Amino acid sequence: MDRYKIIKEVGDGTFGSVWRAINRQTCEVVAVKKMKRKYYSWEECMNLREVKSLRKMNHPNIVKLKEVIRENDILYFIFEYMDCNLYQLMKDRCKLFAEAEVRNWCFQVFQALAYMHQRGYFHRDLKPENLLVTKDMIKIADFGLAREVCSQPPFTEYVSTRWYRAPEVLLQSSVYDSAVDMWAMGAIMAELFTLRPLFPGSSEPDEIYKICSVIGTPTQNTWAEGLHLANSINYQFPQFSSTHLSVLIPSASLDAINLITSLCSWDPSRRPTAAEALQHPFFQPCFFYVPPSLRAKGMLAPRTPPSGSVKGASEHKGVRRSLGTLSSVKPVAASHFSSAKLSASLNTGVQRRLEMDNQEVKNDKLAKSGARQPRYRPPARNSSVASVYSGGAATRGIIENVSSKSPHSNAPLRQPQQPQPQPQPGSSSNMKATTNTTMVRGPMKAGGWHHLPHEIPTHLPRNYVRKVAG
Ligand SMILES: Nc1ncnc2c1ncn2[C@@H]1O[C@H](COP(=O)(O)OP(=O)(O)OP(=O)(O)O)[C@@H](O)[C@H]1O
Repeated sequence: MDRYKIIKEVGDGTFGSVWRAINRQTCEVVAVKKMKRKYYSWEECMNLREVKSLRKMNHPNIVKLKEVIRENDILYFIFEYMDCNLYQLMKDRCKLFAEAEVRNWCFQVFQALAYMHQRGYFHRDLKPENLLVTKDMIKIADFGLAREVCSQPPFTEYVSTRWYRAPEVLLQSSVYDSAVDMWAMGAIMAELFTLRPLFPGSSEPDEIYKICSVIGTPTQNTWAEGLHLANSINYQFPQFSSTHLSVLIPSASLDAINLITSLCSWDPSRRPTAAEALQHPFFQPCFFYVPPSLRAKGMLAPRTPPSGSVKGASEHKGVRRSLGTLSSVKPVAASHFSSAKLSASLNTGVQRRLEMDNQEVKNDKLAKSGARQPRYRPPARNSSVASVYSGGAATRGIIENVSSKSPHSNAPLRQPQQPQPQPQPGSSSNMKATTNTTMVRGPMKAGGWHHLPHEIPTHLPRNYVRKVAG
């Protein structure tokens, strides 16, 4: 490690701390990820998912692993350096991002996902903290949980940060696939528009509760397999009708709303693949975009570039739209945009696993009656943003507990009781998501449903930390 001069810490994750450093020989700025646990052999290191998956990936929107160093049983990953992550960009913002900026980022991430899914990998822990940004470029990082699509289910270990966790994972399906990344992208895309998480559950049951309160309770029509999964663990969904996402994301265009709606489909098989998402009309301005590196000298800039630069982008001035007009627009099903335009080269070829494991899970019954619940409203990431939405109660921020539990809590999914949303403006600016690595997903323990209280405290510390795992 003598070749690297460590400058400063830029991140502290579950598995490692990340440092900005300079290669003394080449003067190149790099990110050094120092793993927290010790590694006593090279074989052990080479078996790490992060190494195995990243070594196979070479894409402009996937952060490059340059080198792996083991010294004194400590493992270091040397990555290309990126300026910041998406969460850092969002947390201190007062103004919303321009839609072109959101489009540009999402287009790049979907390209990386299409590449990766096509090669048989899915990430499983997409969240704003794992999307790294330098100027206009965005790259997927942290492949610690990446898994080969063809690896054999059941997948039993912990997967993904709660707020971005797909419902099939929450309901303990042991067979899931790249569609979990698409769900996460729907939640991230929505958050890029509003600067607040779409489904900020304070526990696993609360996560499902939040999802139901936004996209409505699943039915035989929308996700028969989900009802089956819920049944097999004695879970009863709270009863909600769906809200048109334009109500919750008033600054987004109808194309954006339509794409987010498809991505956040209960049924994994109804979510578009990454290749299909790239063909969505939301990305139409990107179809004509020629990356600067490919532009011939003297060539005119594309008429509709995907975005301005991160710093110089124009902002949305008027973020509210007429809800009357928007709510009358029906979302178009994913299949309506996906089929015709798919190019063979973009097709991921990822097989969706529709057959679900009917493993018997012996739980105590939990089912409380599914009476209509008060609709959940997502919290603001910071108070100044909440004020942007101050025109209507339906979009005003509500801060809710996200820190009362340890991120390493092993609390199982259980029936949520009615939450008591408490307006707490201005207390969410120090949030940081972490990933729980200790939780082992497996059959429910008897009694696990009833006995843990559903905690929604009415008073929150001002500087609470965004702990969303577990
Ligand atoms: N290549 C990089 N360049 C700059 N910063 C980085 C880089 N890689 C990671 N970081 C920063 O460090 C943080 C933690 O990194 P990473 O997610 O890889 O660690 P982890 O231990 O796997 O975290 P997690 O708890 O999310 O699993 C990131 O959110 C990011 O802010």
